[in-house]
Amino acid sequence: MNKKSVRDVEVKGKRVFVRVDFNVPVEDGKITDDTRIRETLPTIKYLIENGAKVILASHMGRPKGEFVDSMRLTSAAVRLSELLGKPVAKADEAIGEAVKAKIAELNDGDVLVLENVRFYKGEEKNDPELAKQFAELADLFVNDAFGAAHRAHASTEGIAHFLPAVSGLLMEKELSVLGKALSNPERPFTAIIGGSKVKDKIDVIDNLLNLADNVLIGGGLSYTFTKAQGYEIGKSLVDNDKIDAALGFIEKAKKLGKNFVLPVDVVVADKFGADANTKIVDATEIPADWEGLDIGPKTREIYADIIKNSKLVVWNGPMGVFEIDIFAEGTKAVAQACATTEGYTVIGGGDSAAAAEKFHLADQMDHISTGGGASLEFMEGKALPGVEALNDK
Ligand SMILES: Nc1ncnc2c1ncn2[C@@H]1O[C@H](COP(=O)(O)OP(=O)(O)O)[C@@H](O)[C@H]1O
Ligand SMILES: O=C(OP(=O)(O)O)[C@H](O)COP(=O)(O)O
Repeated sequence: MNKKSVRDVEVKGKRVFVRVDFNVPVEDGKITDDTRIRETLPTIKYLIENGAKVILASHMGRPKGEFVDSMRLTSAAVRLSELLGKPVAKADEAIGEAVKAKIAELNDGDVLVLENVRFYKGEEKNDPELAKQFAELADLFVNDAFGAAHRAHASTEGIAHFLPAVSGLLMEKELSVLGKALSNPERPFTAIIGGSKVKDKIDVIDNLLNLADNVLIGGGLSYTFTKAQGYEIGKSLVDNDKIDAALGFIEKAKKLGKNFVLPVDVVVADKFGADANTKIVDATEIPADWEGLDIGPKTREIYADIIKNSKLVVWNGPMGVFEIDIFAEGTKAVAQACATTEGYTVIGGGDSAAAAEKFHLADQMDHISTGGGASLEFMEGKALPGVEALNDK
């Protein structure tokens, strides 16, 4: 990476504003998955050990510029303190005199968590006034929030214009793994795209067709392609605005000589739910009143074979509604193939990571990205504003 990292600058005795992504799932005040907090520990520990005063800033949820109690970062600060095995101070705001006073009390190696930066209207607008107020708190800006790097907000982008700005170790690792995978991929390189966000994922398919040898399509995404080819898809998920784009990708793959693979069979259900009646049909023979909710057994076998023979696998989006057991087999088969292939496996997207966890296969993947939207935009070839704003080496 051509951007400076926290290792390239002096941090001793400095007040360091570290943007992290502590946007973790919370239910009844309890964090249900602390992966994003654990993944920032290398940066935080590095700063503590090197005598910095560590000021952590993050968003949580989408509070739209209001103070919302359920979106405070208190539980994240408590969890961080447990993980670090040392006290972590917590401010109830993210700017202003009370926060400055708390920072003035910090000794070298101390840690303070600021309040949710999205409680301020200027955050998502990237208001320079708010960015300046964040910058006044510190001597150095470290961006370790890969999960929010695709957002040009005051605490991810704006602040970098007012302070020396470098990447954290998680940011560096994410960019290096994804960058290496995509810029000089080991081949055969297989990309698997599934899930339900057809609009969000169409552009990534376009770029992956340029990069990968095999592109496998699954999940809710696949029916737009099936419909584009003129087949009945019943009540399956479809994005009618993307039919032309879908046809275009099938053509593009042919022109480039890429192996673009759509499901050959699907699990269809007479309704959406755990108590639905299901059957397996050819992908071109979905009955009018039924909906496709998983890839079928023939498709699972084809996909698993391709994955097992790949040197690099990038997977984003489940193959079916894996949250419901009767529609989980396709996602499980892909997760198992990713876990056992000798190739290097990279997983992006919250739901694919959750699926890998559900099947107890997460530790067998080589890299699980902390960014869903961010890893997609990176794979689309887009610049990430939170990275662009950092100082060059
Ligand atoms: N055939 C399908 N029909 C409807 N929803 C689906 C289908 N296959 C997968 N899904 C849903 O897609 C969701 C995940 O999609 P998405 O957000 O695009 O993935 P990710 O978070 O991994 O990027 C899951 O909740 C899953 O239930
Ligand atoms: O959870 C996040 O996005 P992701 O679900 O796409 O990984 C990030 O914290 C960014 O949050 P946002 O999509 O509200 O800007």
